[in-house]
Amino acid sequence: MFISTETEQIPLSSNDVKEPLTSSPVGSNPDSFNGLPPVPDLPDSPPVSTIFCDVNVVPEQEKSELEKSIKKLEGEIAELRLKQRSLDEKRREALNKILDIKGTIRVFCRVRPFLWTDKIRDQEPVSIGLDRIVVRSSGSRKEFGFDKVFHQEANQEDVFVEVEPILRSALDGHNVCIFAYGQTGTGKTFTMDGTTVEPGIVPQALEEIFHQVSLDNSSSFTFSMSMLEVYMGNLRDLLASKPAIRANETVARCNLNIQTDPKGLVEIEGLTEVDIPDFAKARWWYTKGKRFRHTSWTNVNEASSRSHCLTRIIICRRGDTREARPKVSKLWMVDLGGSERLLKTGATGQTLDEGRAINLSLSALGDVIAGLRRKRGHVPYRNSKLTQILKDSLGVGSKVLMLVHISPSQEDVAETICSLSFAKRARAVESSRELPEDLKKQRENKISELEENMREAEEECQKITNQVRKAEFLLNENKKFYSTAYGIPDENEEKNPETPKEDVKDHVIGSPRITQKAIKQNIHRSLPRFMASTVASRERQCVAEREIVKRATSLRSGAKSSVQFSGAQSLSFSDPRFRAFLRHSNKSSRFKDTNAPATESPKCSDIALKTTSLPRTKMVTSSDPNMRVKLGHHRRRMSDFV
Ligand SMILES: Nc1ncnc2c1ncn2[C@@H]1O[C@H](COP(=O)(O)OP(=O)(O)OP(=O)(O)O)[C@@H](O)[C@H]1O
Repeated sequence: MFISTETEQIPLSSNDVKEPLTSSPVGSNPDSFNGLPPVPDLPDSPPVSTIFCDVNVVPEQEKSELEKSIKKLEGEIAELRLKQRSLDEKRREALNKILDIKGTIRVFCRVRPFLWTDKIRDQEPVSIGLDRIVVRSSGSRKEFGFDKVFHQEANQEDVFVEVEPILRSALDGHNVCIFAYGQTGTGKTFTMDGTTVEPGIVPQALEEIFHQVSLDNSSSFTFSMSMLEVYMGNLRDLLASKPAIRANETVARCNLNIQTDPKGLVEIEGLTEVDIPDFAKARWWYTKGKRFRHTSWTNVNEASSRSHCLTRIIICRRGDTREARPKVSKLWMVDLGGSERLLKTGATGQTLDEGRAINLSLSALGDVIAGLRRKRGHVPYRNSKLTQILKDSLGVGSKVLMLVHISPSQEDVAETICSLSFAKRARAVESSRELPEDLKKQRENKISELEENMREAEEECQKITNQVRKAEFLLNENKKFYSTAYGIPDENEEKNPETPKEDVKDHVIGSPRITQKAIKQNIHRSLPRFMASTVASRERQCVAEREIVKRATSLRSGAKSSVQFSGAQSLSFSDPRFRAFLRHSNKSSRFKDTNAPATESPKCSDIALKTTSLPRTKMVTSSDPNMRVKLGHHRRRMSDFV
């Protein structure tokens, strides 16, 4: 088949015509997309346009068809995005309702396994149920209810799974506060921070938020991070470029001011806030901040935290370009200092003072929680720095998760009862917690229904996300095609020259060959006639290329380090054109050799031997180290023939 141009006829194969440039409608491709599961069509989703490169249409018609298709794709993307937003809204609403029904202050309990330091390990005073703990002590039996209890064998994953929904809530725009509370040495730091092998809630949460936002292309997020320590009633910035290390420095240099604006939003004056664009950066800052936390040895824990350590992530979500202001929420993750009986820890001097300060602020936290429980009247936030900082993340509209830690040991039973009583008070903030059985059943049914709604919305949203990605890819390709073919600059290309598309190209059915050819044709058509190549000029070009090949092949056999061409043409080792040629010709000779009859191989061996037997100085004339690597590589490949 032939396509007519003004000057000549260009042969096209039958494959070259009427082949779609783009894929079939988005969503109908059964292959996986970008490593994601297959994307079935939504029943009501509009098909995304396809563009055909029809050689019979005159260029003007082709251009207007292409323009129409681009417009159509843009419209379809806008429509898909609208759907995506409404589904995301549905999911958020469902999650929020679930958390409200479950209680805005949720309390979990984690029982630490026995450690080698525990003196008595056989008399377990603590019996563990799914959501209950029974403690027996001096003939009495006390029962405590929780939203969830983690037994001694529970691992960090088990805990994190239960924390995840509240993290989603933070991404949805709610202030969230996650506390680890408990006696010294019961595993608060282990739960919040963990180890390299078993990361705790904070590192896992940092990873999870970046994972979640990578799945959500309906909103854009930015995150910033701060870390501070409430030490002896003062605030210490853990991410400051030069954090104060000694206690006296702390008082002098690190007593940051807490400000509350008329709307009740809390800000800490002068606190370092770093941008965290990705998980790697977030983890780097977190590791940095942790290093400056105060710890010291006590009778109970050899690396006891002597302060409350607070990690704050500020989440800025911009869901829709129409939204004037982004939604800002705070995620606090707090490793509280250990509640302790000062006599038991053997603390003296400064360690004793630290213990007293911790106990005072924990008791202030208890009072705030009790104030919230009353629902009316005064809530004493001002009694400690800890509660002042957390004021806007503990009250109405925010979600709180408290993880109470206890020891399984008989010798800690008194502290265990204290910690569990504290948790019971916190849990009772939700007055409707202890419900009659039938109401409980109703509540559970409602939660299951909402969870189902949430899952459905999430699945639909994911499908649409995939469709949007595909449509955007197609749109991008069409725009590029348009700009190349008609010489109109592509806005996207200019704004973002490195638009990533590798990951999706396998899923586009259109043939790249037709694209290239069509582009060539269009470029050819768009050139003024006197600039178009003629049969004679193309032949001259072929002769020149053959000459380059001949000369370079003789060079490869070791004769010269640079090749002189006629006129001004000269290729040396440092010339990228020549390096590219070497790579190409090397590849093709290698390919030829493997398929050639056995008699031809000695010839290749000769070349290789000659080349490798040359002195090294002659082999690499370039001073560029990259060049050396490439030529070394080249040599190795040639020696493969030996
Ligand atoms: N669930 C657990 N699994 C394994 N080891 C644990 C667990 N919980 C705590 N530990 C170990 O117990 C010891 C004390 O834990 P950790 O330092 O986390 O206690 P803490 O409550 O933070 O103490 P403090 O209040 O004094 O800082 C550590 O050696 C820790 O590795």
